[in-house]
Amino acid sequence: MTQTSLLATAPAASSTPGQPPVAAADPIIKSLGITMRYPNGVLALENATLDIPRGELVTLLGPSGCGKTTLLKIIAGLITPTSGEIRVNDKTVYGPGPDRAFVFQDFALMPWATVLRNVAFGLELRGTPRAEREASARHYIREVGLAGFEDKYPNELSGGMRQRAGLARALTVDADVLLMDEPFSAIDEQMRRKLQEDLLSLLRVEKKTVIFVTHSIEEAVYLSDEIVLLTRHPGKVVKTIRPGLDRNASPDEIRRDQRYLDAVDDIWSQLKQYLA
Ligand SMILES: Nc1ncnc2c1ncn2[C@@H]1O[C@H](COP(=O)(O)OP(=O)(O)OP(=O)(O)O)[C@@H](O)[C@H]1O
Repeated sequence: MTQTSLLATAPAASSTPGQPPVAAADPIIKSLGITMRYPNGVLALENATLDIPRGELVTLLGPSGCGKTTLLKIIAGLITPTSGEIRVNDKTVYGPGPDRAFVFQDFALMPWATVLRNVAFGLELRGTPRAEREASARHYIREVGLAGFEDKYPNELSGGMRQRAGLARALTVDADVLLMDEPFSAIDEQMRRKLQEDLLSLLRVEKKTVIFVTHSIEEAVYLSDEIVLLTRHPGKVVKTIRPGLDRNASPDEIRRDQRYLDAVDDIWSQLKQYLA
């Protein structure tokens, strides 16, 4: 499978706090000075300011506890920050909205419902008539490679298949932005690579903006147009990196590309300074 042009290829570049940031041409999301202190006193995020370019895949990368999930949930509108503001399409976020769909790490499928019902569930909540929502669900079930499994229950699926069902459910509600919280972390390495390739292929068709959380430097570099590095105690954005990989290359060529290897090394040397 070749990787073609969903994700605009950009020259390798980066920005660091303290230097003038290069503004995204058309940010769909702006995080403006987000600080989050949980009621137990933990300062999970401090002054997180960043732009998410429209139609790109942006990864939040950093060590455990640096606030990646917290930032994703704040963007989703699932939790309210202590201070700061999220703007989506220039509108302030006050809660969840149809413009954003969350893909959970643990798939969050309803065990008592079939794949078809699970995938159609977001539309069911919106009151979409059954025939219409099932037609849409069947379309996305095919797109994610699960055709033939419509009538199965989650416990009849592998972890990779459950994650595909979770992705199909997020696509079915037709949100502009997919928020993916470590979606592949519970899946074995071979299947994980396949899901990564399939996600990029899917995004070439679907043209979504994706914010993707991972611990994996390799996964971040392989998937991303832009990588936002966070460090912890408190969680802070320290740098953004654009790997600038050739998206027309095959997955194997990408992983052997010097720019891929350099970006992995660069990120590792940045992050290891912050590890205890
Ligand atoms: N509901 C909560 N109440 C109190 N503290 C919390 C809560 N959720 C997260 N935290 C704390 O906030 C900090 C950031 O957590 P968060 O889950 O956002 O980090 P993360 O980078 O996503 O971590 P991981 O990679 O391990 O999932 C951590 O110190 C965590 O213990």
